Amino acid sequence: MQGPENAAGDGRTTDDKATIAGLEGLDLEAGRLLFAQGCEFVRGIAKADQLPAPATPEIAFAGRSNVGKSSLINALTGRNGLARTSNTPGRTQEINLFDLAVGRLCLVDLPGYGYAKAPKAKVDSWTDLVFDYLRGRPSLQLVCVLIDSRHGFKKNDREALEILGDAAVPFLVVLTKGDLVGPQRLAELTEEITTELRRQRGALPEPLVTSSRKQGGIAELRAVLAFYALPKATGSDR
Ligand SMILES: Nc1nc2c(ncn2[C@@H]2O[C@H](COP(=O)(O)OP(=O)(O)OP(=O)(O)O)[C@@H](O)[C@H]2O)c(=O)[nH]1
Ligand SMILES: [Mg+2]
Repeated sequence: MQGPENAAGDGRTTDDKATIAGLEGLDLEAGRLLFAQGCEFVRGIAKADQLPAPATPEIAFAGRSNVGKSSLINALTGRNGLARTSNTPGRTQEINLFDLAVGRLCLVDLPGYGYAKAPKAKVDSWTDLVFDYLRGRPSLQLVCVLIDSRHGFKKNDREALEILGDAAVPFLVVLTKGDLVGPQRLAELTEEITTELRRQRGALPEPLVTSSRKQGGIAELRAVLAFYALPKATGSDR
């Protein structure tokens, strides 16, 4: 059941489950304007040494295969099919770079780590590619670490978070597919993850609950990403 559209008029409905405690004061309008400037696929990278010289600030989307990374990029940009998605885990096999708002931000769709419907050697090589990227990319500003709301943290999520911690790369935990679970499960998972992360790393924002299918949390995530974008080259939109 969908509720009426919310007061912000951003297409979300009042029964969306987006919360982002610890990140109050988000500028939703800045996020909307940034993403209204369009997004284009730049290229796919199969090996870390093919990455372009670091220039534009990068925001990466990391997570297990099938967690919804590519779908989230499509929901953020409002372009179904910009990033290729599939029911079959292992769809994204390269590091795909997307130019947002003509050079203001680069969105990075990563292959999934962990389980995928592909030979183990292939999955291992994607995982190495992703972990090398997360460890050593100077232009990387923030990693959205996606966790499936149905499954919670798994071993390789913890491994990825450890790499980010060691490399001092900021991250935001994003729960995906919030439309597939009830509010109680979302509240429990949020509490569980927040407690685990804060025990290890001190003050951190709570996970952001999203649904690419129902647009939950998308306006909030756009606003978070706008914080990292380069200023607009000509004129002003803020
Ligand atoms: N119900 C629901 N399904 C979703 C949502 N986001 C993604 N999916 C579905 O989950 C499946 C995987 O989505 P992808 O975006 O391809 O996942 P991915 O993390 O990019 O997967 P890989 O590229 O294989 O690592 C697809 O069938 C999507 O339609 C969501 O918010 N709600
Ligand atoms: Mg993908």
